[in-house]
Order: sequence, then structure tokens, then C-alpha cells
Amino acid sequence: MAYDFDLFVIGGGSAGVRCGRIAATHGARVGIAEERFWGGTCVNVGCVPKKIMVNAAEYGHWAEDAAAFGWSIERTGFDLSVLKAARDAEVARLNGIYGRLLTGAGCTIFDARATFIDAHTLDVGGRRVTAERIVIAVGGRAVRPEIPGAELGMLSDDVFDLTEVPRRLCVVGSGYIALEFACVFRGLGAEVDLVYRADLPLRGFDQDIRVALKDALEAQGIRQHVGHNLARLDRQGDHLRLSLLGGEGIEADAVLFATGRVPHVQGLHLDRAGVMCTAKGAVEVDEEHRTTAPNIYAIGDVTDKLNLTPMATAVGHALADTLFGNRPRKASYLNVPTAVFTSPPIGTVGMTEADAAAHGPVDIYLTQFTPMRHTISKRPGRKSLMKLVVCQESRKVLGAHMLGEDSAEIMQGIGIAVAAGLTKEDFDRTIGIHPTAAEEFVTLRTRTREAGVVAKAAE
Ligand SMILES: Cc1cc2nc3c(=O)[nH]c(=O)nc-3n(C[C@H](O)[C@H](O)[C@H](O)COP(=O)(O)OP(=O)(O)OC[C@H]3O[C@@H](n4cnc5c(N)ncnc54)[C@H](O)[C@@H]3O)c2cc1C
Ligand SMILES: NC(=O)c1ccc[n+]([C@@H]2O[C@H](COP(=O)([O-])OP(=O)(O)OC[C@H]3O[C@@H](n4cnc5c(N)ncnc54)[C@H](O)[C@@H]3O)[C@@H](O)[C@H]2O)c1
Repeated sequence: MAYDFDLFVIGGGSAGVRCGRIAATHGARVGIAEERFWGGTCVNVGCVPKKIMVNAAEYGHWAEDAAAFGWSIERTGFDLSVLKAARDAEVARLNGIYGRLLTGAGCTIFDARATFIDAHTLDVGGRRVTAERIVIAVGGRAVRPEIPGAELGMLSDDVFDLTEVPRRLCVVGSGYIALEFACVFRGLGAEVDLVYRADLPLRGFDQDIRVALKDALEAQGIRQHVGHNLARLDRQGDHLRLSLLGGEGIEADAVLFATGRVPHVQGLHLDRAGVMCTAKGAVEVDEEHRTTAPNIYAIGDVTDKLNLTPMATAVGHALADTLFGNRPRKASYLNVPTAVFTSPPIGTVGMTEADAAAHGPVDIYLTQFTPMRHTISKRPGRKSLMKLVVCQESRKVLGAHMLGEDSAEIMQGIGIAVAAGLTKEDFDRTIGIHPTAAEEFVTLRTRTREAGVVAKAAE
């Protein structure tokens, strides 16, 4: 049977664009549909516009720090509409690049929603399209918590429509998105309340990092309401009131729910194609990213494995090479470095102390210090923390964690060393770059403790 396409990709985000483009460069006839914006979440309402806002908040801090270095800088205020215009222009530029990348590689692009008719047939904006293979790359979407009045709160997409900084912002959640925006808006001058259910932010990260981050948030004036569940959200005159179970209430001009994202499979009619989902609603895939239908694959956030842009592009690229490039391969989900763009930022790769200690004895090397810039600026709450988790038996560095200036940049290089399985002695042999914070990763000579000792003492 002759199909319209060798491959049809549903979703023009990080995963779909890379997969479609590479498949086309391998000679496949590729169609790709995007219902909202080329480049997907990352380019339009995620990594890129978020990082521009992180940069904007940093300028405010730097302007303040500059006085201690001898500069007189008059700060007369911040205008979010100016930043928004510059940010939107950059996003539009990237949109264009993404579209051109696809057409330039020979893909046929559809500005339309695609849904399944059967395992080889799609409805693409009202048109029937057939394909030998189909890739589901529809990403995820943010969800509101199920409380009365939830519709009054913003989701992360809405943040990018703001033209003014809310005077009082309440952020719910303590994952990547909640913490990044809490720090951004605090940096832009808002009063920020942060509500979360656990006793520490960033569940799943290394305990020392979580403790240090909580202190850093407090030092910059973010009010943390820990161990709380939500009751309801109400409008009261010109402001909102978020009520917590137990009675406490928080008044704010805007509330941001950053309580997680779900795979965007609603209305795709996966059942018509024989594609099954997990209990959590992600498309079920095997190690090759093949779904329960043999000619259909799923990649990126819709599989809810490791929801990061570089992971989505790596998996999309590997799948295209496997299917059309005569080069079967898999992208590894192990030792993926990641950063949380809080203030200060966090960079991390590999195992946490708790994860590693569950596998066997580990040594911990840890240092906390005030980076040179802040010994002069005296800005409070700017201590850096750097930590290595080392296997006692093999001496391999199993994990590296940092909270502090430039940690996202530093961790990319450390990620190579950890992924390569280098030992503590390899780190020690490496000459530091002086004077930097990064050099601490190669000069941590004295073991701080054996894993578990501090955790037990804290219980
Ligand atoms: C606020 C925020 C900040 C983030 N910051 C970072 C960061 O700093 N670093 C990082 O690595 N990751 C970050 N992420 C995560 C990152 O954006 C995602 O992991 C990444 O975008 C996933 O790519 P994807 O292709 O799987 O999905 P997406 O990028 O979401 O792309 C899916 C696309 O499919 C389209 N689509 C959906 N259904 C259909 C359909 N039926 N037909 C046609 N098109 C459809 C959607 O419109 C969307 O454009 C952030 C996410 C958010 C929300
Ligand atoms: N810098 C980055 O790389 C970056 C930035 C943003 C997002 N991301 C990716 O996007 C994903 C989604 O981010 P996210 O922050 O939305 O999700 P998340 O899963 O990281 O965090 C969700 C938070 O909401 C809380 N929560 C869930 N339901 C709740 C409820 N009913 N009431 C109160 N709190 C509730 C959770 O406890 C958690 O703190 C991340 O996991 C990450 O993979 C990455």
C-alpha cells in the first residue's frame, strides 16, 4: 500500500521537530503537524522566554550589587512591557527558524491539529493523511489543582502574557516551574508567597541542596508556607485569597499554580490506533520508544520520562537515525545533567546522596562558601554549596550537585565527567581554573562524611 508519508510527526515541539527534520535528511518523506506554535513549549512558553525573565531578574540584583564595587547606578524601576516586547520578538524569530528548518530539510508542514482515524490514518485539520509510521510528540500541558476557584489562578503559559509585575504573587508548588518563577518575580520586585506540601522544596533533589535552597529563598524574602494543602481560591474585591486547609489564608494580586504537567493526549483518539497509556496518562512505550501499536512511536514529554528539552531532542534524533538512518541507537536517560534556574541556580547530575547510599557505601565531599563576588557585594543568602557523591568501592563520582552562581554552566562539563564514569582521583588530578567557583570540584580533598550519617542525625 502506498502511504502519503513514510513518517508523520504529531507535534512540532523539541522532540517532534528534531525527529522530523533528521528523518527527512535521511531521505524519508516526512509530514509534521503543529496546532499551536512551532518549537513547542520550550521556545514559546518554556525554557527560552523563562530564561530571558531569569536574566531580567538578575540585572536587578547586579545593579544593586554594583554599588559595593564602586558604581553609582540609579534604579528607577522595572517595566515588564519593555521586556515582554523584546522577549516576544526573540520568540517570533525562533518560531521562524523552526519552520524554516523543517521546510529546508524537505518536510511538509501542516499548521493544524492531528488526530487518529486508525493506526495509519490521521485527520490533519480536516484532511485525511496516511503514513507508514507515526510519531506522537504532543508534549504536556499544565494542570490546575482541583479546588474551588482554581480557574482564577494562572498557569505557567499565562505568565508570558503579563505586562505588569503583580505587586503580590502567590506561587503554589515547589518543582522547577514554581521555584523558578518565584525567584524571577521576587527579583523583579514582587512580594512572593510560596506554598508547598512537603517540608523542603524540590522533591527528588539532593537533601543538602534542598535545605540550602530553602535558606536561599528565605534570605531573598520569599515567604514559604510549608506542609500545606490547598482549600480554595476566591476573588475578594480587587485581589485574590488562597485559603489553605487548616485555616491560613494568603492574599495576593495573582496566584500561579505550578502543580505539575500532564501528557497532552486528550482528544487524540489513541484508542482508534491501538495505542495504550500508563496509569498516569503517559503514552506507554518500550525501550525503543515504540508504543503498543507496532508502527507508532512516542517521544518527549508525552512519555513522561524525563521532561527536559535536551532529552526530548536526543530521543527524537535517535529514533530518526534508527528508523531511517540505518543507525539503530538509543538516547540514554542515565546521568542527564539538569539545572533549576532559581536564584541562585542549581546544577545537578547523577545520583543524590540518598539514591547512591541505597546501593552501597558512599563518601561525601561537600563545601559551602561565599563566592568572591558576594564577599564584596555582601548580598545575603548567596552562599554556594558544592557536593560530590563518590562510590567507596570503585571511587567513581556517582553524583555532583551545586547550588550557587553559574552552577548551570558549570554542571555541563561536570556532567561529561560523571557520564564518562570518572573517579574522584581523576577529578583530583585535574588542575583547577583559578579564581573560579568551579575549581572547588577538583580541590575537594577532605571527605566530609560517609553517606547517611547526617541524614540519620537529622531524623
Ligand atoms: C515554564 C517551563 C519552563 C521550562 N524550562 C525548561 C528548561 O529551562 N530546560 C529544559 O530542559 N526544559 C524546560 N522545560 C521543559 C521543556 O519545555 C519540555 O521538556 C519540552 O518542551 C518537551 O518537548 P516535547 O516536544 O515533548 O513537547 P512540546 O515542546 O510541548 O511540544 C509538543 C507540541 O505538540 C503540539 N501538539 C499537541 N497536540 C497536537 C496535535 N494533536 N496536533 C498537532 N500538534 C499538537 C503542541 O502545540 C506543542 O507545540 C520547561 C517547561 C515549562 C512549561
Ligand atoms: N529548568 C528546567 O529544566 C525546567 C524548568 C521548568 C520545567 N521543567 C520540566 O517541566 C516539568 C514540569 O514542571 P513542574 O514544576 O510543573 O512540575 P513538577 O512535577 O516538577 O512540580 C510540581 C509541584 O506541584 C506540587 N503539587 C502537585 N499537585 C499539587 C496540589 N494539588 N497542591 C499543591 N501542590 C501540588 C508537587 O508537590 C510539586 O512540588 C519538570 O518536571 C521538568 O521536567 C524543567
